[in-house]
Formats: sequence, structure tokens, C-alpha cells
Amino acid sequence: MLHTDPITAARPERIIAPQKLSAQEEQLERALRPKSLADYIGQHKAKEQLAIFIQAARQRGDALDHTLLFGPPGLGKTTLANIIARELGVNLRQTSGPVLERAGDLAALLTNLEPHDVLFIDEIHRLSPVVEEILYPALEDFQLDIMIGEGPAARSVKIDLPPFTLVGATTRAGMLTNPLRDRFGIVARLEFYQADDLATIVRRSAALLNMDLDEAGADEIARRSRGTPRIANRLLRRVRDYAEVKHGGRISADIADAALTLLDVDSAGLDMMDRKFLDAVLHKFGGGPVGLDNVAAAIGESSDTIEDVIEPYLIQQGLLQRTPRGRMATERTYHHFGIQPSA
Ligand SMILES: Nc1ncnc2c1ncn2[C@@H]1O[C@H](COP(=O)(O)OP(=O)(O)OP(=O)(O)O)[C@@H](O)[C@H]1O
Ligand SMILES: [Mg+2]
Repeated sequence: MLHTDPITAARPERIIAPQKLSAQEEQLERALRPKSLADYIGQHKAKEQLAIFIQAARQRGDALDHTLLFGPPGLGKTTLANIIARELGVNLRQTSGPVLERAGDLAALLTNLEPHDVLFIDEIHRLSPVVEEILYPALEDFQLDIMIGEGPAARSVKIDLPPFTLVGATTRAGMLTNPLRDRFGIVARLEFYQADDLATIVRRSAALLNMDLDEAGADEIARRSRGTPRIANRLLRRVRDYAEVKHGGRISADIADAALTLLDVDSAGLDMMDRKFLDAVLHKFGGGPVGLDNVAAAIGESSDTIEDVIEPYLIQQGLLQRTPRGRMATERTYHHFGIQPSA
């Protein structure tokens, strides 16, 4: 299911946006999506844990415990949800928080599940409170408690559900209500990918797409993909365009570098938006600490976009520090921009 994100919709041109850019990209991604845990590259910790829990559930003939997947966009949550269902040998039903508007929407999904099925709710932090109320007893006791009818004729009915597994995905675990979070027996946190894992993903995608890509070319694309497979696959496609038009299709490190530079993705994988943001912290606010809202206003971006889309990678890379007093540049930030920290 494609969710249109206001952030993406407003900024379709940002090549390193971690969100999906279009329905077409969704289709391209599906072709590259690994289908088994063995094919799922990186995320070693989450993968190892899940492999054990999945095997244990299968051996006992139980449904897998409810599982929460969280991490920044494009790291492979939807992919992993599909893999979990496949490895369990059950169906996956997919929906998302904002789509489930009324209690009845969720009830219809739940009553159609078969034993041990996976119900995947994307953007689970965006569930409405009424839907969340219905979900609690369903998760805990596999029971649905719903009101039928209205006014004096209304009555509450209980419906037994088959044991099932809820897999919830969210980019913001902090926005889940406590009672909801407490109902997940398994919590897997996805991290930004290491460059070597991303290089493996890039090589795998290139092979699936029949591209002529050498090792160094894969490494170059991986290094500049913000630790995010979705971005790696996207940059790979754009580099291919460049290589086909300018160099007969062959992708080396030099060609990847030239293509990515043309796309304004710098050697650390930062683009104009990142640089504008860091530039403001460095030059308008003397390196910080500066409040998020102040930088947001200075560069004409929403605080949400900065917090969800720009900052996570910069922080992970040590190019930005989040302190109680505000955002601060680090030594690395100064180094990256080739300037001396002012005393
Ligand atoms: N571990 C992986 N190995 C190989 N490819 C991967 C991996 N994880 C993700 N990908 C690729 O990245 C693409 C994006 O992943 P996915 O859609 O699962 O991200 P997501 O976390 O669900 O993002 P969002 O938060 O936007 O929903 C996938 O289509 C797949 O091609
Ligand atoms: Mg997803």
C-alpha cells in the first residue's frame, strides 16, 4: 500500500529523501525486495533474534508474539514484515494506522484472519484512539469487543478471534502510547546500515537489474546512501542512467562519483538540504546550541521534516549533536565543511 506522505509530496525532487517518492518507485522496490531472512542483508541483531523467535513459534505450533519494528524510513520494515509472514508460512494482511479510521475497519480485518496469520499495521503510531481501544483486547485475549447498533438498542458483543500476530511498524517509537507499546512481546530496532552491508545490497540489486557495476562502483554508491537501502537502490538507478548515456552503461567508482556529484549528493551522502541545515547551525547560530524551531525558521523548513528526515542520519554520522540546550555542530561538522571551529 502506498501512503502519501505530506513531506514527500511537497518535495518529490529530493533524491536522498528516505521516503518513497512515487508509486513507480514502489513497484521498482518490490522487485528488489528480499523474500527470506537469508536474503535480508545486514541488521544482524534483529535478524538473529527474529530467526530464533520464528523458529520457536513454529516448533510450538503457536502464533509468533506481537512484533514491533521501528527505525527511520527506508530501512526495511515493510520488507521484514513480509519476510516474517513468509518464514512463518502464514498470510500477511496489510494496512496502516491512518487508513483504519473506524473501529469497524479493524474489526473487519481481524475477523477475517486465519489462525497464526500476520496482521501488518504500518505507521502504527498514527492509529486513532477508538481503533487502539479495540486493538488492546484483541492483542491480549484474542477477543473483539464491539458495540452493535445505536441508542437504546445498542449492545456489546464479544467475538473470539484466532490467535494471530500483529506486526507494527513505526518510524517513531516514542509516539506510541505506553499501553500499545507494552503489548508487543518482540521489539526489533532497525539501525542505519553499515557501508559494507549497503554495498552488498547495491551489488545484489545491480545483479537483479542486469547492470554492469564493479566493486568500487558499488562501494561508492553505498557510502553515499545515508545508511538506507531505499536510497541506495534509488541512487543506483540514477547512476545507471548517467552511465548509460555517458559511458555505455559500465559503472565504476569514477562514474558513480561523477553522477552523484551531478545529483548534488556529496562525498558523505549529504545533499543541499542537509548542507543548508548544517550551514545555518554553523554560520547563523555560531555552531549552536540552537533550538530546533529557530533553525527551522531560519531555513524555511518544518521542524518535523528536520527531526524525521534530516537529523537522524546527521546525528548517526556524528555531524550533529542533540543536547538539552539545542542542536550543536561537532568537530566533524567543521571538518566536513573545511572550516575551523571558532573559539
Ligand atoms: N535488508 C535488506 N536487504 C536488501 N534490501 C533491502 C533491505 N531492507 C530494505 N531493502 C530494500 O529497500 C527498500 C525499502 O525497504 P522498506 O520498504 O521495507 O522500508 P521501510 O522501512 O518499510 O520504509 P518506510 O518507513 O518508508 O515504510 C525495499 O524495497 C528493498 O528493496
Ligand atoms: Mg514501509
